Amino acid sequence: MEGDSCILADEPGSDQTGQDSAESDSDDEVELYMHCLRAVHTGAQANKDKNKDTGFTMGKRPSVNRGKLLSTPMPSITESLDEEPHLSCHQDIHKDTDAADVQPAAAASSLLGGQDTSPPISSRVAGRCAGSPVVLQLGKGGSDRRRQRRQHRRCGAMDPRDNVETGETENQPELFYFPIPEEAPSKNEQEKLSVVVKNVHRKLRKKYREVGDFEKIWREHCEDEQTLSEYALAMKNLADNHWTKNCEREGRIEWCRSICQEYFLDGGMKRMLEKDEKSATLAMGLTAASVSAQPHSTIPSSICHLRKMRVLDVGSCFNPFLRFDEFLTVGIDIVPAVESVYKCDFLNLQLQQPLQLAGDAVDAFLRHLHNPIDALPAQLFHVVVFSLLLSYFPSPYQRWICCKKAHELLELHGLLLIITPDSSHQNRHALMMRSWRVAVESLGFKRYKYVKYSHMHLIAFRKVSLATTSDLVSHNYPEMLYIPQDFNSNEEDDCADVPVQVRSEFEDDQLAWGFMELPDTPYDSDSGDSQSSSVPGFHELEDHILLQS
Ligand SMILES: C[S@@+](CC[C@H](N)C(=O)[O-])C[C@H]1O[C@@H](n2cnc3c(N)ncnc32)[C@H](O)[C@@H]1O
Repeated sequence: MEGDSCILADEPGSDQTGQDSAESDSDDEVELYMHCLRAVHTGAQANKDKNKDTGFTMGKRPSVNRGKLLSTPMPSITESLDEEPHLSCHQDIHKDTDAADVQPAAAASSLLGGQDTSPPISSRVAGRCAGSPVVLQLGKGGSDRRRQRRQHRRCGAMDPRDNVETGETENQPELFYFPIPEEAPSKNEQEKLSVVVKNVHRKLRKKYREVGDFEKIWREHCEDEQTLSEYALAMKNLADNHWTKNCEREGRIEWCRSICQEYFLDGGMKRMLEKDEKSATLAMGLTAASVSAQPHSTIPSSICHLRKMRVLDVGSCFNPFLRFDEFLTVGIDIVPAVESVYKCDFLNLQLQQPLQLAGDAVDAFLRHLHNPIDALPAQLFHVVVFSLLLSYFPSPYQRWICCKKAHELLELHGLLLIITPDSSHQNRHALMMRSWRVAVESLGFKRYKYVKYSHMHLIAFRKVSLATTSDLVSHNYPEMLYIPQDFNSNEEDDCADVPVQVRSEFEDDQLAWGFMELPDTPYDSDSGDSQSSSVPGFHELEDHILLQS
Protein backbone atom coordinates (compact mmCIF):
# COMPACT_ATOMS: atom_id res chain seq x y z
CA MET A 1 0.00 0.00 0.00
CA GLU A 2 2.75 2.37 0.69
CA GLY A 3 3.81 2.18 -2.86
CA ASP A 4 0.38 2.86 -4.16
CA SER A 5 -0.43 5.88 -2.15
CA CYS A 6 2.96 7.25 -2.83
CA ILE A 7 2.01 7.79 -6.42
CA LEU A 8 -0.23 10.54 -5.29
CA ALA A 9 2.04 11.78 -2.60
CA ASP A 10 4.86 12.41 -4.95
CA GLU A 11 3.13 13.20 -8.15
CA PRO A 12 -0.34 14.49 -7.63
CA GLY A 13 -2.17 14.45 -10.85
CA SER A 14 0.37 12.39 -12.63
CA ASP A 15 -0.99 10.11 -15.25
CA GLN A 16 -0.02 7.17 -13.16
CA THR A 17 -3.29 7.69 -11.45
CA GLY A 18 -4.75 6.35 -14.60
CA GLN A 19 -7.38 8.99 -15.01
CA ASP A 20 -6.95 8.92 -18.71
CA SER A 21 -8.10 5.39 -18.85
CA ALA A 22 -11.51 5.81 -17.28
CA GLU A 23 -13.31 4.93 -20.48
CA SER A 24 -16.56 3.15 -20.93
CA ASP A 25 -15.11 -0.30 -20.95
CA SER A 26 -12.68 0.21 -18.17
CA ASP A 27 -15.17 -0.11 -15.36
CA ASP A 28 -16.09 -3.55 -16.36
CA GLU A 29 -12.57 -4.52 -17.00
CA VAL A 30 -11.50 -3.32 -13.64
CA GLU A 31 -14.29 -5.23 -12.06
CA LEU A 32 -13.30 -8.31 -13.93
CA TYR A 33 -9.78 -7.72 -12.95
CA MET A 34 -10.82 -7.58 -9.31
CA HIS A 35 -12.82 -10.69 -9.79
CA CYS A 36 -9.94 -12.43 -11.29
CA LEU A 37 -7.58 -11.30 -8.58
CA ARG A 38 -9.85 -12.66 -5.90
CA ALA A 39 -9.98 -15.93 -7.67
CA VAL A 40 -6.27 -16.22 -7.88
CA HIS A 41 -5.64 -15.02 -4.36
CA THR A 42 -8.18 -17.10 -2.62
CA GLY A 43 -9.06 -19.92 -4.89
CA ALA A 44 -5.90 -21.79 -5.55
CA GLN A 45 -6.64 -24.60 -3.16
CA ALA A 46 -10.36 -24.65 -3.78
CA ASN A 47 -9.51 -24.92 -7.41
CA LYS A 48 -7.92 -28.26 -7.08
CA ASP A 49 -10.83 -29.76 -5.21
CA LYS A 50 -13.44 -28.33 -7.47
CA ASN A 51 -11.66 -29.38 -10.54
CA LYS A 52 -11.79 -32.92 -9.39
CA ASP A 53 -15.54 -32.64 -9.26
CA THR A 54 -15.97 -30.94 -12.55
CA GLY A 55 -13.43 -33.03 -14.32
CA PHE A 56 -11.25 -30.06 -15.11
CA THR A 57 -7.61 -30.93 -15.18
CA MET A 58 -5.98 -27.70 -14.28
CA GLY A 59 -2.74 -29.43 -13.52
CA LYS A 60 -2.24 -30.18 -17.18
CA ARG A 61 -2.77 -26.64 -18.21
CA PRO A 62 0.23 -24.68 -19.32
CA SER A 63 1.29 -22.27 -16.64
CA VAL A 64 -0.12 -18.80 -16.84
CA ASN A 65 2.86 -17.39 -15.06
CA ARG A 66 4.56 -16.18 -18.15
CA GLY A 67 5.20 -13.07 -20.01
CA LYS A 68 5.59 -10.69 -17.11
CA LEU A 69 4.37 -7.36 -18.23
CA LEU A 70 5.97 -4.88 -15.90
CA SER A 71 7.97 -4.88 -12.77
CA THR A 72 5.82 -2.36 -10.91
CA PRO A 73 4.56 -4.16 -7.84
CA MET A 74 0.92 -3.16 -7.66
CA PRO A 75 -1.59 -2.16 -10.22
CA SER A 76 -2.24 1.50 -10.36
CA ILE A 77 -5.88 1.77 -11.14
CA THR A 78 -8.17 4.66 -10.43
CA GLU A 79 -11.07 3.71 -12.62
CA SER A 80 -14.11 3.61 -10.43
CA LEU A 81 -15.98 0.42 -10.02
CA ASP A 82 -19.02 0.25 -12.19
CA GLU A 83 -22.62 0.71 -11.20
CA GLU A 84 -22.77 -2.49 -9.22
CA PRO A 85 -22.30 -1.69 -5.57
CA HIS A 86 -19.11 -2.90 -3.98
CA LEU A 87 -20.93 -5.16 -1.68
CA SER A 88 -22.61 -7.05 -4.42
CA CYS A 89 -19.37 -7.26 -6.22
CA HIS A 90 -17.91 -8.76 -3.11
CA GLN A 91 -20.72 -11.20 -2.85
CA ASP A 92 -20.33 -12.08 -6.47
CA ILE A 93 -16.82 -12.93 -5.80
CA HIS A 94 -17.84 -15.49 -3.28
CA LYS A 95 -20.75 -16.76 -5.26
CA ASP A 96 -18.74 -17.23 -8.37
CA THR A 97 -15.79 -18.91 -6.90
CA ASP A 98 -16.09 -21.93 -9.12
CA ALA A 99 -16.05 -19.99 -12.27
CA ALA A 100 -13.48 -17.53 -11.12
CA ASP A 101 -11.19 -20.31 -10.16
CA VAL A 102 -11.13 -21.94 -13.50
CA GLN A 103 -11.47 -18.92 -15.69
CA PRO A 104 -7.91 -17.71 -15.74
CA ALA A 105 -6.38 -20.98 -16.75
CA ALA A 106 -8.88 -21.70 -19.45
CA ALA A 107 -8.36 -18.29 -20.85
CA ALA A 108 -4.65 -18.56 -20.59
CA SER A 109 -4.79 -21.58 -22.79
CA SER A 110 -6.39 -19.45 -25.42
CA LEU A 111 -3.52 -17.10 -25.24
CA LEU A 112 -1.19 -19.96 -25.78
CA GLY A 113 -3.26 -20.80 -28.78
CA GLY A 114 -1.91 -17.62 -30.28
CA GLN A 115 -5.03 -15.49 -30.34
CA ASP A 116 -3.59 -12.41 -28.86
CA THR A 117 -5.75 -9.63 -30.15
CA SER A 118 -5.97 -7.61 -26.99
CA PRO A 119 -7.37 -4.14 -27.49
CA PRO A 120 -5.51 -1.10 -26.21
CA ILE A 121 -7.48 -0.74 -22.99
CA SER A 122 -6.28 -4.13 -21.89
CA SER A 123 -2.70 -3.29 -22.48
CA ARG A 124 -3.21 -0.13 -20.51
CA VAL A 125 -4.51 -2.04 -17.55
CA ALA A 126 -1.90 -4.68 -17.98
CA GLY A 127 0.83 -2.20 -18.68
CA ARG A 128 0.39 -0.62 -15.30
CA CYS A 129 0.44 -3.86 -13.45
CA ALA A 130 2.91 -6.41 -12.48
CA GLY A 131 2.92 -10.11 -12.34
CA SER A 132 1.71 -12.71 -14.65
CA PRO A 133 -0.98 -12.21 -17.16
CA VAL A 134 -4.28 -13.95 -16.91
CA VAL A 135 -6.46 -13.72 -19.95
CA LEU A 136 -10.19 -13.40 -19.87
CA GLN A 137 -12.21 -14.12 -22.94
CA LEU A 138 -14.93 -11.73 -23.80
CA GLY A 139 -17.54 -11.59 -26.51
CA LYS A 140 -17.48 -9.06 -29.31
CA GLY A 141 -19.27 -5.76 -29.70
CA GLY A 142 -19.78 -2.62 -27.54
CA SER A 143 -22.73 -2.77 -25.18
CA ASP A 144 -23.51 -6.37 -26.10
CA ARG A 145 -20.10 -7.21 -25.05
CA ARG A 146 -20.55 -5.46 -21.75
CA ARG A 147 -23.86 -7.16 -21.15
CA GLN A 148 -22.27 -10.43 -22.01
CA ARG A 149 -19.49 -9.78 -19.59
CA ARG A 150 -21.89 -9.01 -16.77
CA GLN A 151 -23.81 -12.09 -17.60
CA HIS A 152 -20.58 -13.93 -17.74
CA ARG A 153 -19.73 -12.80 -14.24
CA ARG A 154 -23.11 -13.43 -12.74
CA CYS A 155 -23.62 -16.85 -14.15
CA GLY A 156 -20.12 -17.95 -13.41
CA ALA A 157 -17.28 -16.69 -15.45
CA MET A 158 -16.60 -19.88 -17.37
CA ASP A 159 -17.98 -19.64 -20.84
CA PRO A 160 -19.69 -22.95 -21.62
CA ARG A 161 -18.39 -22.75 -25.16
CA ASP A 162 -14.84 -22.85 -23.96
CA ASN A 163 -13.01 -26.08 -23.93
CA VAL A 164 -11.29 -26.06 -20.64
CA GLU A 165 -8.98 -28.85 -21.65
CA THR A 166 -7.60 -27.21 -24.74
CA GLY A 167 -8.55 -23.66 -24.04
CA GLU A 168 -10.07 -23.35 -27.47
CA THR A 169 -13.27 -21.42 -28.04
CA GLU A 170 -15.94 -21.54 -30.67
CA ASN A 171 -15.70 -17.91 -31.55
CA GLN A 172 -12.58 -15.95 -31.78
CA PRO A 173 -13.10 -13.74 -28.80
CA GLU A 174 -11.11 -10.76 -27.77
CA LEU A 175 -8.52 -11.53 -25.21
CA PHE A 176 -8.01 -9.35 -22.22
CA TYR A 177 -4.91 -9.57 -20.12
CA PHE A 178 -5.28 -9.41 -16.40
CA PRO A 179 -2.14 -9.66 -14.39
CA ILE A 180 -1.78 -11.29 -11.02
CA PRO A 181 0.28 -9.27 -8.58
CA GLU A 182 3.30 -11.23 -7.58
CA GLU A 183 3.07 -10.50 -3.90
CA ALA A 184 -0.19 -12.41 -3.51
CA PRO A 185 1.31 -15.58 -2.07
CA SER A 186 3.22 -13.73 0.59
CA LYS A 187 0.32 -11.65 1.74
CA ASN A 188 -0.82 -14.09 4.37
CA GLU A 189 2.59 -14.12 5.87
CA GLN A 190 2.64 -10.36 5.87
CA GLU A 191 -0.66 -10.28 7.68
CA LYS A 192 0.58 -12.69 10.30
CA LEU A 193 3.70 -10.66 10.89
CA SER A 194 1.76 -7.47 11.23
CA VAL A 195 -0.51 -9.15 13.73
CA VAL A 196 2.50 -10.11 15.84
CA VAL A 197 3.64 -6.50 15.87
CA LYS A 198 0.24 -4.98 16.47
CA ASN A 199 -0.53 -7.34 19.30
CA VAL A 200 2.55 -6.22 21.17
CA HIS A 201 1.41 -2.60 20.92
CA ARG A 202 -2.09 -3.53 21.97
CA LYS A 203 -1.01 -5.62 24.91
CA LEU A 204 1.10 -2.78 26.18
CA ARG A 205 -1.78 -0.34 25.93
CA LYS A 206 -4.11 -2.77 27.60
CA LYS A 207 -1.77 -3.24 30.53
CA TYR A 208 -1.26 0.47 30.82
CA ARG A 209 -4.96 1.00 30.99
CA GLU A 210 -5.37 -1.67 33.64
CA VAL A 211 -2.33 -0.94 35.78
CA GLY A 212 -1.67 2.72 35.11
CA ASP A 213 1.95 2.66 36.19
CA PHE A 214 3.87 2.94 32.96
CA GLU A 215 7.27 2.50 34.58
CA LYS A 216 6.28 -0.85 36.01
CA ILE A 217 4.69 -1.94 32.77
CA TRP A 218 7.68 -0.85 30.79
CA ARG A 219 10.07 -2.73 33.06
CA GLU A 220 8.05 -5.89 32.68
CA HIS A 221 7.80 -5.38 28.96
CA CYS A 222 11.55 -5.05 28.59
CA GLU A 223 12.03 -8.24 30.58
CA ASP A 224 9.72 -10.24 28.34
CA GLU A 225 12.47 -11.36 26.03
CA GLN A 226 10.45 -13.85 24.08
CA THR A 227 7.79 -11.36 23.06
CA LEU A 228 10.42 -8.80 22.22
CA SER A 229 12.40 -11.23 20.08
CA GLU A 230 9.29 -12.29 18.21
CA TYR A 231 8.49 -8.67 17.62
CA ALA A 232 11.97 -7.87 16.37
CA LEU A 233 11.94 -10.85 14.02
CA ALA A 234 8.54 -9.95 12.66
CA MET A 235 9.59 -6.35 12.04
CA LYS A 236 12.75 -7.41 10.29
CA ASN A 237 10.90 -9.92 8.19
CA LEU A 238 8.36 -7.30 7.18
CA ALA A 239 11.11 -4.90 6.29
CA ASP A 240 13.23 -7.41 4.37
CA ASN A 241 10.59 -9.38 2.57
CA HIS A 242 7.53 -7.24 2.21
CA TRP A 243 8.05 -3.53 2.54
CA THR A 244 11.09 -3.39 0.33
CA LYS A 245 9.04 -4.90 -2.44
CA ASN A 246 5.95 -2.82 -1.93
CA CYS A 247 6.96 0.62 -0.89
CA GLU A 248 9.34 1.94 -3.44
CA ARG A 249 7.90 5.38 -3.67
CA GLU A 250 6.42 6.31 -0.35
CA GLY A 251 9.19 5.11 1.86
CA ARG A 252 9.63 6.75 5.22
CA ILE A 253 13.34 6.04 5.24
CA GLU A 254 13.79 7.74 1.89
CA TRP A 255 11.76 10.66 3.14
CA CYS A 256 14.08 11.07 6.12
CA ARG A 257 17.06 10.91 3.85
CA SER A 258 15.71 13.50 1.46
CA ILE A 259 14.77 15.90 4.26
CA CYS A 260 18.27 15.67 5.72
CA GLN A 261 19.81 16.21 2.33
CA GLU A 262 17.64 19.22 1.63
CA TYR A 263 18.08 20.76 5.06
CA PHE A 264 21.78 20.24 5.68
CA LEU A 265 23.24 20.04 2.20
CA ASP A 266 20.94 21.92 -0.12
CA GLY A 267 20.48 25.14 1.82
CA GLY A 268 17.29 24.35 3.72
CA MET A 269 18.74 25.23 7.08
CA LYS A 270 20.29 28.43 5.75
CA ARG A 271 16.96 29.53 4.37
CA MET A 272 15.23 28.82 7.65
CA LEU A 273 17.82 30.76 9.60
CA GLU A 274 17.55 33.71 7.28
CA LYS A 275 13.86 33.65 7.75
CA ASP A 276 14.16 33.43 11.52
CA GLU A 277 16.55 36.33 11.54
CA LYS A 278 14.28 38.41 9.38
CA SER A 279 11.30 37.76 11.57
CA ALA A 280 13.26 38.48 14.70
CA THR A 281 14.80 41.67 13.49
CA LEU A 282 11.63 42.89 11.88
CA ALA A 283 9.92 42.24 15.16
CA MET A 284 12.51 44.47 16.75
CA GLY A 285 11.76 47.18 14.21
CA LEU A 286 14.91 47.06 12.11
CA THR A 287 14.91 47.87 8.42
CA ALA A 288 15.07 45.31 5.66
CA ALA A 289 18.59 46.47 4.75
CA SER A 290 19.98 45.78 8.16
CA VAL A 291 18.06 42.53 8.29
CA SER A 292 19.84 41.11 5.27
CA ALA A 293 23.17 41.88 6.90
CA GLN A 294 22.49 39.66 9.91
CA PRO A 295 24.97 36.78 10.17
CA HIS A 296 23.98 33.16 10.87
CA SER A 297 26.04 33.33 13.97
CA THR A 298 24.54 30.40 15.73
CA ILE A 299 25.33 27.58 13.33
CA PRO A 300 27.63 25.12 15.10
CA SER A 301 30.90 24.53 13.32
CA SER A 302 30.17 20.81 13.05
CA ILE A 303 27.22 21.69 10.85
CA CYS A 304 29.11 24.34 8.90
CA HIS A 305 31.81 21.82 8.04
CA LEU A 306 29.63 18.80 7.77
CA ARG A 307 31.31 15.60 6.66
CA LYS A 308 28.68 13.07 7.61
CA MET A 309 25.35 13.74 9.23
CA ARG A 310 25.33 12.12 12.64
CA VAL A 311 22.03 10.27 12.92
CA LEU A 312 20.54 8.66 16.01
CA ASP A 313 17.85 6.23 14.90
CA VAL A 314 15.77 5.39 17.97
CA GLY A 315 13.83 2.13 17.70
CA SER A 316 16.02 1.29 14.74
CA CYS A 317 15.22 -2.42 14.80
CA PHE A 318 16.90 -3.39 11.52
CA ASN A 319 19.10 -0.32 10.98
CA PRO A 320 17.56 0.99 7.78
CA PHE A 321 19.83 4.07 7.61
CA LEU A 322 23.06 2.14 7.73
CA ARG A 323 23.20 1.81 3.97
CA PHE A 324 23.43 5.55 3.34
CA ASP A 325 26.97 6.85 3.05
CA GLU A 326 26.13 10.40 3.96
CA PHE A 327 25.07 9.32 7.45
CA LEU A 328 27.09 8.25 10.43
CA THR A 329 24.27 6.22 11.92
CA VAL A 330 23.82 5.04 15.46
CA GLY A 331 20.84 2.71 15.62
CA ILE A 332 19.48 1.85 19.06
CA ASP A 333 16.68 -0.45 20.13
CA ILE A 334 15.46 -2.31 23.19
CA VAL A 335 15.69 -5.44 21.02
CA PRO A 336 17.99 -5.05 18.06
CA ALA A 337 17.01 -7.20 15.12
CA VAL A 338 20.47 -6.89 13.57
CA GLU A 339 23.95 -6.83 15.02
CA SER A 340 24.77 -3.29 13.98
CA VAL A 341 22.05 -1.87 16.23
CA TYR A 342 22.99 -1.09 19.81
CA LYS A 343 20.86 -2.30 22.64
CA CYS A 344 19.50 0.70 24.47
CA ASP A 345 16.31 1.75 26.18
CA PHE A 346 15.88 5.32 25.10
CA LEU A 347 13.38 6.03 27.84
CA ASN A 348 16.04 5.26 30.42
CA LEU A 349 19.04 6.61 28.57
CA GLN A 350 21.20 8.85 30.76
CA LEU A 351 22.35 12.13 29.33
CA GLN A 352 25.85 13.46 29.96
CA GLN A 353 27.58 16.77 29.40
CA PRO A 354 28.22 17.63 25.74
CA LEU A 355 31.58 16.53 24.36
CA GLN A 356 34.04 19.35 23.85
CA LEU A 357 35.71 17.76 20.85
CA ALA A 358 36.38 18.58 17.24
CA GLY A 359 34.12 17.03 14.61
CA ASP A 360 36.57 14.24 13.71
CA ALA A 361 36.91 13.21 17.30
CA VAL A 362 33.15 13.17 17.80
CA ASP A 363 32.78 10.92 14.76
CA ALA A 364 35.45 8.61 16.18
CA PHE A 365 33.64 8.57 19.50
CA LEU A 366 30.44 7.49 17.75
CA ARG A 367 32.20 4.76 15.82
CA HIS A 368 33.45 3.21 19.04
CA LEU A 369 30.42 3.13 21.23
CA HIS A 370 30.03 0.23 23.64
CA ASN A 371 27.10 -2.12 23.54
CA PRO A 372 24.71 -1.79 25.32
CA ILE A 373 24.39 1.97 25.50
CA ASP A 374 23.27 3.37 28.84
CA ALA A 375 24.37 6.98 28.47
CA LEU A 376 25.23 9.47 25.74
CA PRO A 377 26.58 13.02 25.75
CA ALA A 378 24.11 15.79 24.96
CA GLN A 379 24.21 17.72 21.67
CA LEU A 380 25.84 14.85 19.87
CA PHE A 381 23.65 14.38 16.80
CA HIS A 382 22.54 16.32 13.79
CA VAL A 383 19.45 14.17 13.35
CA VAL A 384 17.30 12.09 15.68
CA VAL A 385 14.78 9.76 14.03
CA PHE A 386 11.65 8.36 15.64
CA SER A 387 10.31 6.18 12.87
CA LEU A 388 7.19 4.39 14.13
CA LEU A 389 8.55 4.70 17.63
CA LEU A 390 6.19 6.97 19.53
CA SER A 391 3.03 4.98 18.88
CA TYR A 392 4.77 1.97 20.41
CA PHE A 393 4.44 3.58 23.83
CA PRO A 394 1.19 3.24 25.71
CA SER A 395 1.51 6.58 27.45
CA PRO A 396 1.73 10.09 26.00
CA TYR A 397 4.14 10.88 28.77
CA GLN A 398 6.64 8.35 27.41
CA ARG A 399 6.37 10.01 24.02
CA TRP A 400 7.01 13.31 25.67
CA ILE A 401 10.11 12.03 27.47
CA CYS A 402 11.45 10.80 24.15
CA CYS A 403 10.96 14.16 22.46
CA LYS A 404 12.61 15.92 25.36
CA LYS A 405 15.60 13.59 25.19
CA ALA A 406 15.83 14.11 21.47
CA HIS A 407 16.02 17.83 22.05
CA GLU A 408 18.91 17.41 24.42
CA LEU A 409 20.77 15.02 22.17
CA LEU A 410 20.55 17.28 19.15
CA GLU A 411 22.94 20.02 18.24
CA LEU A 412 21.40 23.42 17.82
CA HIS A 413 19.61 23.48 14.42
CA GLY A 414 19.54 19.71 14.33
CA LEU A 415 16.49 17.83 13.06
CA LEU A 416 14.02 15.62 14.86
CA LEU A 417 12.16 13.42 12.38
CA ILE A 418 8.94 11.87 13.64
CA ILE A 419 6.99 9.31 11.67
CA THR A 420 3.81 7.99 13.13
CA PRO A 421 1.27 5.61 11.59
CA ASP A 422 -2.18 6.75 10.62
CA SER A 423 -4.13 5.34 7.73
CA SER A 424 -6.91 7.84 7.81
CA HIS A 425 -7.11 10.80 5.50
CA GLN A 426 -5.05 13.87 6.03
CA ASN A 427 -7.59 15.99 7.85
CA ARG A 428 -9.03 13.35 10.07
CA HIS A 429 -6.45 13.83 12.79
CA ALA A 430 -5.53 17.39 12.03
CA LEU A 431 -6.24 18.39 15.62
CA MET A 432 -4.10 15.61 16.95
CA MET A 433 -1.22 16.59 14.72
CA ARG A 434 -1.64 20.19 15.70
CA SER A 435 -1.42 19.24 19.36
CA TRP A 436 1.74 17.26 18.61
CA ARG A 437 3.19 20.30 16.98
CA VAL A 438 2.44 22.54 19.92
CA ALA A 439 3.80 19.98 22.35
CA VAL A 440 7.03 19.37 20.46
CA GLU A 441 7.58 23.04 19.68
CA SER A 442 7.22 23.80 23.36
CA LEU A 443 10.43 21.87 23.87
CA GLY A 444 12.45 24.27 21.74
CA PHE A 445 11.69 23.00 18.24
CA LYS A 446 10.06 24.54 15.24
CA ARG A 447 8.27 22.52 12.64
CA TYR A 448 10.13 22.41 9.36
CA LYS A 449 8.18 20.01 7.16
CA TYR A 450 5.06 17.97 7.34
CA VAL A 451 3.62 15.45 4.94
CA LYS A 452 0.83 12.92 5.18
CA TYR A 453 1.39 9.68 3.36
CA SER A 454 -1.36 7.11 3.03
CA HIS A 455 -0.42 5.37 6.22
CA MET A 456 1.60 7.83 8.22
CA HIS A 457 2.37 11.36 9.20
CA LEU A 458 5.94 12.48 8.64
CA ILE A 459 7.10 15.57 10.47
CA ALA A 460 10.46 17.28 10.65
CA PHE A 461 11.23 19.62 13.53
CA ARG A 462 14.36 21.70 13.80
CA LYS A 463 15.90 22.54 17.12
CA VAL A 464 15.76 26.31 17.43
CA SER A 465 16.86 26.88 20.98
CA LEU A 466 19.33 25.23 23.29
CA ALA A 467 17.06 25.57 26.26
CA THR A 468 13.84 23.67 26.59
CA THR A 469 11.10 26.21 26.76
CA SER A 470 8.34 23.97 27.98
CA ASP A 471 6.40 24.90 31.02
CA LEU A 472 5.06 21.70 32.46
CA VAL A 473 3.22 23.37 35.27
CA SER A 474 0.86 25.48 33.26
CA HIS A 475 0.47 23.32 30.19
CA ASN A 476 -0.47 19.77 29.52
CA TYR A 477 2.05 19.19 26.81
CA PRO A 478 2.70 15.50 27.45
CA GLU A 479 -0.99 14.70 27.11
CA MET A 480 -0.95 16.49 23.82
CA LEU A 481 1.19 13.77 22.31
CA TYR A 482 -1.78 11.46 22.20
CA ILE A 483 -2.76 8.94 19.58
CA PRO A 484 -6.32 7.75 18.83
CA GLN A 485 -5.59 4.36 20.35
CA ASP A 486 -5.01 5.98 23.75
CA PHE A 487 -8.75 6.48 23.97
CA ASN A 488 -9.94 3.32 22.34
CA SER A 489 -10.54 0.98 25.24
CA ASN A 490 -12.29 -1.58 23.06
CA GLU A 491 -9.45 -2.29 20.74
CA GLU A 492 -7.62 -4.55 23.15
CA ASP A 493 -10.54 -6.52 24.42
CA ASP A 494 -9.65 -10.14 24.13
CA CYS A 495 -6.89 -9.37 21.74
CA ALA A 496 -4.28 -10.89 23.94
CA ASP A 497 -3.74 -14.17 22.22
CA VAL A 498 -6.21 -13.95 19.43
CA PRO A 499 -5.09 -12.72 16.07
CA VAL A 500 -6.64 -9.37 15.40
CA GLN A 501 -9.12 -9.17 12.63
CA VAL A 502 -7.47 -8.50 9.36
CA ARG A 503 -9.12 -6.62 6.56
CA SER A 504 -10.45 -8.67 3.72
CA GLU A 505 -8.68 -8.27 0.45
CA PHE A 506 -11.72 -6.58 -0.90
CA GLU A 507 -11.53 -3.99 1.84
CA ASP A 508 -7.86 -3.65 1.09
CA ASP A 509 -8.59 -2.83 -2.46
CA GLN A 510 -11.38 -0.45 -1.66
CA LEU A 511 -9.02 1.33 0.63
CA ALA A 512 -6.27 1.23 -1.92
CA TRP A 513 -8.42 2.61 -4.65
CA GLY A 514 -9.74 5.25 -2.36
CA PHE A 515 -6.26 6.39 -1.51
CA MET A 516 -5.44 6.73 -5.13
CA GLU A 517 -8.02 9.44 -5.38
CA LEU A 518 -6.38 11.47 -2.67
CA PRO A 519 -4.08 14.29 -3.45
CA ASP A 520 -1.31 14.11 -0.93
CA THR A 521 -0.25 17.47 0.23
CA PRO A 522 3.12 18.28 1.57
CA TYR A 523 2.81 21.09 4.03
CA ASP A 524 5.58 23.47 4.76
CA SER A 525 4.79 25.07 8.04
CA ASP A 526 7.21 27.84 7.53
CA SER A 527 5.88 28.87 4.22
CA GLY A 528 2.37 27.91 5.17
CA ASP A 529 2.05 26.20 1.80
CA SER A 530 -0.54 23.52 1.85
CA GLN A 531 -2.90 22.14 -0.70
CA SER A 532 -5.38 20.61 1.62
CA SER A 533 -7.46 17.84 0.28
CA SER A 534 -11.13 17.18 0.30
CA VAL A 535 -11.17 13.54 0.97
CA PRO A 536 -13.57 10.75 1.65
CA GLY A 537 -14.00 9.67 5.23
CA PHE A 538 -12.28 6.40 5.74
CA HIS A 539 -12.71 4.92 9.11
CA GLU A 540 -9.73 4.73 11.34
CA LEU A 541 -7.63 1.68 10.75
CA GLU A 542 -4.71 1.23 12.99
CA ASP A 543 -1.12 0.64 11.96
CA HIS A 544 -1.78 -0.18 8.35
CA ILE A 545 1.71 0.71 7.66
CA LEU A 546 2.51 -2.70 9.03
CA LEU A 547 0.31 -4.22 6.41
CA GLN A 548 1.21 -2.34 3.33
CA SER A 549 -0.93 -4.49 1.23
C1 LIG B 1 7.45 -0.25 14.96
S1 LIG B 1 9.13 -0.55 15.23
C2 LIG B 1 9.87 0.57 14.08
C3 LIG B 1 11.13 0.05 13.47
C4 LIG B 1 11.76 1.01 12.48
N1 LIG B 1 12.14 2.24 13.09
C5 LIG B 1 10.87 1.28 11.29
O1 LIG B 1 10.55 2.43 11.00
O2 LIG B 1 10.51 0.32 10.62
C6 LIG B 1 9.41 0.22 16.77
C7 LIG B 1 10.77 -0.12 17.35
O3 LIG B 1 11.02 0.69 18.48
C8 LIG B 1 11.71 -0.09 19.44
N2 LIG B 1 11.58 0.55 20.75
C9 LIG B 1 10.45 0.66 21.48
N3 LIG B 1 10.71 1.31 22.62
C10 LIG B 1 12.00 1.63 22.61
C11 LIG B 1 12.85 2.29 23.54
N4 LIG B 1 12.41 2.76 24.70
N5 LIG B 1 14.15 2.44 23.21
C12 LIG B 1 14.62 1.97 22.05
N6 LIG B 1 13.87 1.34 21.14
C13 LIG B 1 12.57 1.16 21.42
C14 LIG B 1 11.03 -1.44 19.32
O4 LIG B 1 11.80 -2.48 19.86
C15 LIG B 1 10.86 -1.56 17.81
O5 LIG B 1 11.95 -2.19 17.23
